[in-house]
Amino acid sequence: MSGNPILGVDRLSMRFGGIVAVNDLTFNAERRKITALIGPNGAGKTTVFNCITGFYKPTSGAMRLTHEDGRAIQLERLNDFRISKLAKVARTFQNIRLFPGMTALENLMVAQHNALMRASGLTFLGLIGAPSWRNAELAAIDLARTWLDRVGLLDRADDAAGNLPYGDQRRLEIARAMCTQPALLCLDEPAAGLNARESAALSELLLSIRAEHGTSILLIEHDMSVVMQISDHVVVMDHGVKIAEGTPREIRDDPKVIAAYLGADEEEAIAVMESGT
Ligand SMILES: Nc1ncnc2c1ncn2[C@@H]1O[C@H](COP(=O)(O)OP(=O)(O)OP(=O)(O)O)[C@@H](O)[C@H]1O
Repeated sequence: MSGNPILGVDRLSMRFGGIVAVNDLTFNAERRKITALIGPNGAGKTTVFNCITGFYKPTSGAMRLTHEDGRAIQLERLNDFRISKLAKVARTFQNIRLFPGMTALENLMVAQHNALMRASGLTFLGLIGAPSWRNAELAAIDLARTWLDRVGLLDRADDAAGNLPYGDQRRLEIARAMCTQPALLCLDEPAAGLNARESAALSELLLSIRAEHGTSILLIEHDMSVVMQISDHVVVMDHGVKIAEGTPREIRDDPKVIAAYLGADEEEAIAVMESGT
């Protein structure tokens, strides 16, 4: 790792009554890299996302987002709205959360609500059709169309989001998040429900987002082909704790990781690895 983290998670814990969903978790996500957070069902991955994005207030611990100019923001002190606005953290959800009755283009315009509200002078400039407002609106439409094009949905711009095939809706969610021009893009199982061809296209899209926009990506994903192909760094959780981290290759060969996924003990896992199955 290069040592230029955009996100530093430090001793994060989250309890729900007697359940310790995340227990003393520490890791970094490097700038302009793809960091994957993996682990078996119930490991605590989505809870980590919910803490980073302000949906949950962590029981303890700190999460520092450092912008390119050195400005650091303690995420645990902010609510979700301010995390998205000030820290420029965007996310997608495990279950698609588009506005199904709005068109694909409208979904991407809604994502730019903050910028448009500012440009409208909190409505007044918009009402009188001031040039500054019209320019901002045109820029927002332009950005939305650029992202529709990037995810291959420009020809579906005027279709209701809810009528798009499942894989298209997943890509539209990513486009919507990118319209907020995030510094850190958090994706919760973006490949869920996709077929092999769609998963490969998703991998290409995420690699191009990293390369062309320099966006840092934090990814929860069960599809190991995607994780292995695109991740720069992988953090593995089990039962709320970090059990390993490293490159995809290091993780793939780590007996603790294999054991966690197989639900087997370490000896069994090594036997599985050595048998090459
Ligand atoms: N709001 C909540 N209230 C109570 N328990 C919760 C809550 N959210 C998560 N949990 C519990 O915390 C643990 C971790 O859940 P979490 O959803 O973070 O795991 P995960 O790794 O994302 O799982 P999956 O891969 O299945 O999505 C689970 O035992 C879950 O039941």
